[in-house]
Amino acid sequence: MGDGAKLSVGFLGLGIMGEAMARNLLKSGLFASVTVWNRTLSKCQALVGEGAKSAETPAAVVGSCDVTFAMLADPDAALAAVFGDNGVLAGITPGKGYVDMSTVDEATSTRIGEAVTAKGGKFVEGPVSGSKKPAIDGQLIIMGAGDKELYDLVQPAFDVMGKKSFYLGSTGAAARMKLVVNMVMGAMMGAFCEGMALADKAGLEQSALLEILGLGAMANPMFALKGPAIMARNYPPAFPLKHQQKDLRLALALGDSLGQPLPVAAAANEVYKAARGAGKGDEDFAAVYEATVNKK
Ligand SMILES: NC(=O)C1=CN([C@@H]2O[C@H](COP(=O)(O)OP(=O)(O)OC[C@H]3O[C@@H](n4cnc5c(N)ncnc54)[C@H](OP(=O)(O)O)[C@@H]3O)[C@@H](O)[C@H]2O)C=CC1
Ligand SMILES: O=CCCC(=O)O
Repeated sequence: MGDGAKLSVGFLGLGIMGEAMARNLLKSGLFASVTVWNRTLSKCQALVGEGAKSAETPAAVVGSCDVTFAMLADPDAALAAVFGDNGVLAGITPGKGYVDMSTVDEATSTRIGEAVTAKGGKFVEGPVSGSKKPAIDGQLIIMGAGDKELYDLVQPAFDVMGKKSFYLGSTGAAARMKLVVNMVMGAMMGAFCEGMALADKAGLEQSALLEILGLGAMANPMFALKGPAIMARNYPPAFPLKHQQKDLRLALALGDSLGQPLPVAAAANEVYKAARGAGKGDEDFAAVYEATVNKK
C-alpha cells in the first residue's frame, strides 16, 4: 500500500450518502477497483452495473482492498460492521486501512480504531458535513482524525468525495467536531421551524420571512434550501431526521461527560424526539417542523 500503484478501495454502507460517495470514487478512475458492500445486498446492484465489484461481507471487502471506507447509520451499525460475524476485523491484516466516515461518538470510533490497529491495520475517522447533494457533487467537508499516514494516503479519495478536508488530530477529535457541528445545525433548524410556525400563526407569509432572513446576517443556505420544503410540508429525505436526533443525543452525551451545559440543544433534542415519535424519523430533518406546529 502506498508504493505508487493504484489503490484498491472498498466501501461499506450504500445509504443516501454512501452510494453517492462510492459512485464518485468509482467515476474518478483513480483506483484499481472499488468493491462495495451493503447490509441489504440488493443495494449494491446499481454500482455493480456501473463497474464496481461487490462482496457478501465486510470481511471480504476489507480482505480484497488496500483501504476500506464506511458510511453507516449510527454507532450500532458502525460496531456491527466491524465486530460482527465476517466483519471488518476478520479481514484486517497488517498495513490495511479502514476509514469510518459515519457520524458516531468518540467512544465508538476509539473502540473501532483500537481493534483495527491491534490487528496491524491503520484507522482514520472521517465524518462529513454536507448532505445528499454535496455527496453527489463531491462537495463534502471532511473532518479527519487518527493515523496521519493513512489520512495522507487517502487524500485523493477525500478530494474526490469532498471540497475540503481537515486533519484534526488523534482519533476522537473528528467525531467530537462533527457532533458539535451537527448540534449547532439541529438547534438552528429547530429555531427556524419555530419561527416559520409562529409567522404562520401570526398571519405572516412564510415566504416573506424567508426572504427577510435571507437578506440579513442570518442568511444561510440551509434556510433557503429547507424553507420551501417546510412551506410545502413535504420532506423527501436528504438528511433523515432520525440521524439528526441521534447526533443531538450524542452531542448531549458529550456535553454531559464534560460538564458543559447545553440547554438549547437539549430543548431542540426534545422536539426531534417528538417528531421521531410521530413517525417522521425517515423523512428529512426539516420534518421537525411538524412537531413545532400547534395543531389546534
Ligand atoms: N444524509 C446526510 O445528509 C448525512 C448523513 N451523515 C451521516 O452518515 C451516515 C449515513 O447516513 P445516510 O446515508 O443518510 O443514512 P441511510 O439511513 O440512508 O443509510 C444508512 C446505512 O447504514 C446501513 N446500516 C444501518 N444499520 C446497519 C447495521 N446494523 N449493520 C450494517 N449496516 C447498517 C444501512 O444499510 P441498509 O441499506 O441495509 O439499511 C445503510 O447502508 C450516518 O451516520 C449519518 O448521520 C453525515 C452527513 C450528512
Ligand atoms: O450530518 C449531516 C449533515 C448535513 C449537512 O451538513 O447538511
